[in-house]
Amino acid sequence: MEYIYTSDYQAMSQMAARWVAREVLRNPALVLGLPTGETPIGMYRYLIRLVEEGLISFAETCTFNLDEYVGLGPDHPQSYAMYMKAHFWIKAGLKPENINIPNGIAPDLAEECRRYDAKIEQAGGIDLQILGLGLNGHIGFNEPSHNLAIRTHVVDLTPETIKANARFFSSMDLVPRQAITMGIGTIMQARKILLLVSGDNKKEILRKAVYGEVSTIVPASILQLHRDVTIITDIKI
Ligand SMILES: N[C@@H]1[C@@H](O)[C@H](O)[C@@H](COP(=O)(O)O)O[C@@H]1O
Repeated sequence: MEYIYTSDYQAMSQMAARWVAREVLRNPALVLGLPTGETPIGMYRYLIRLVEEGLISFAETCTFNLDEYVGLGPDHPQSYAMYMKAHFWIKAGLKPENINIPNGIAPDLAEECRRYDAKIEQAGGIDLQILGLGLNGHIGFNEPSHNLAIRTHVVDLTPETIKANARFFSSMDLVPRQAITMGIGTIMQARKILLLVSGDNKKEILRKAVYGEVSTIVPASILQLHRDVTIITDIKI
């Protein structure tokens, strides 16, 4: 694991954007795995700036989002599809046919998971997967558990994650209890992984993920087994 420490959130975001830009310059047809959450917003903003300055282009890039809430359609304000439209997809200049995210309102969710995996496979797998870190150590929505699913699946969110997600909803009752997420296998098969972590409230969980035992109880600890992980963070551990 390569650990890049930056002084604060802005520096982390800028460093992450440059790091991703370098990968896109090397391979404009990159298959890019994308996260949501608060952490990557700054990186998305810097990446869009690089696009606007004509320094990089996502015109040939294909993207796969990590996850989506079950029950929220792409036009729901709190859906991850809406988040991506607001923060990245449109201004980054991605072609609509190159954008992928699980459909949280698919009539047959198991079939939707299979379709998503097949699409990732068809694209040749993920070249670069960008990840955030949940407060309980989840990546994507792979929650702490005794067993981790390998492929895209429907997951019951833990009370801790539901509580953490509540900040984006007007009432606790509206917070989705389930999500569709890429599995740990798909994430681990990405050729490169970039993990972004910000804020001292994640210090303990980051320490466990990086130095702790590899355990399904801290899903991010599995990343210790991947051969090409870079962590960009403003947390000194
Ligand atoms: N499913 C997402 C994760 O992909 C994200 O990494 C995590 C951390 O979010 P934040 O960056 O807001 O702390 O939140 C959600 O649960």
